[in-house]
Amino acid sequence: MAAITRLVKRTPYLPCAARFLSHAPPEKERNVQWVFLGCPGVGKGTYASRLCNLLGVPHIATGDLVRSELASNGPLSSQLSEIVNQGKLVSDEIIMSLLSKRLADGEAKGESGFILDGFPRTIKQAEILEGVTDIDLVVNLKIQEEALLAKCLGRRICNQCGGNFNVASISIKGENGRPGMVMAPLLPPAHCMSKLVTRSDDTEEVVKERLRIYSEKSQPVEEFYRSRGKLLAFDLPGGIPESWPKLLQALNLYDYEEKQSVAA
Ligand SMILES: Nc1ncnc2c1ncn2[C@@H]1O[C@H](COP(=O)(O)OP(=O)(O)O)[C@@H](O)[C@H]1O
Repeated sequence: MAAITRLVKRTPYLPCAARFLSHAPPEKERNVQWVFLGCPGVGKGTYASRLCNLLGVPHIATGDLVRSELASNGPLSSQLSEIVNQGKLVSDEIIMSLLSKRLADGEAKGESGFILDGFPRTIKQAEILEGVTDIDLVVNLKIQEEALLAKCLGRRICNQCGGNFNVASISIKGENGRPGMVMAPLLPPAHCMSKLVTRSDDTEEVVKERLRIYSEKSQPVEEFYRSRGKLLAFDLPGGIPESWPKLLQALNLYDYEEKQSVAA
């Protein structure tokens, strides 16, 4: 934990959401320091990684850090595998140490700014983060609850290129004033088809436990940031084609994306 404190205090992380949100001129060069919150399956990884490409900042997903530690067969592997496969949270100490190491590696490579995905997930983690660096904005993604389980169960990863896909086809009827929602599957290209794998924690039983733990441990983190005026709640209206332009609008980044694609 001391490592992240030292590290983040030393790191000159750069421009902030305020610049994009208010179009205020940059005071000094500083990249965004954003957090993505949301239930398992909501699409944090998808939208965080798209925004990272757009803004030129690293996408740091603590779930990926945990999975790569697991795959390394290092000293923590068997302990982590048991926790993750039960849908429980890894201890704050282990997560802080994995995150601290990831930030230090990025710093050594000259990275600046970040979008954190899957962190913080407890009030303790949020307090530590708040104590060591200034988070500009916390995006809280929401979709209709009924879609979450299906989205998790439909997730597939290509074990060769690492691409993330989803085979679920979701259609929720609108009723009692609630809008309907349609989400088409996000299918892989033909060459990935035979290499698709499912995460070991994306089984029905484990996803249900992760959703339960989210509402117990992580939902309070939403309030933590809401009370600090940092929370931007965003209801995903459907799949990527419907949601991405609206998310850019909500972040005041719509023109920014157009300028980037013209410049490319
Ligand atoms: N910030 C965190 N604190 C504790 N455990 C975490 C954290 N981030 C990831 N994990 C562990 O890694 C698992 C996978 O995380 P992630 O890929 O973010 O899944 P999800 O789809 O549930 O959002 C979690 O169920 C948990 O065991």
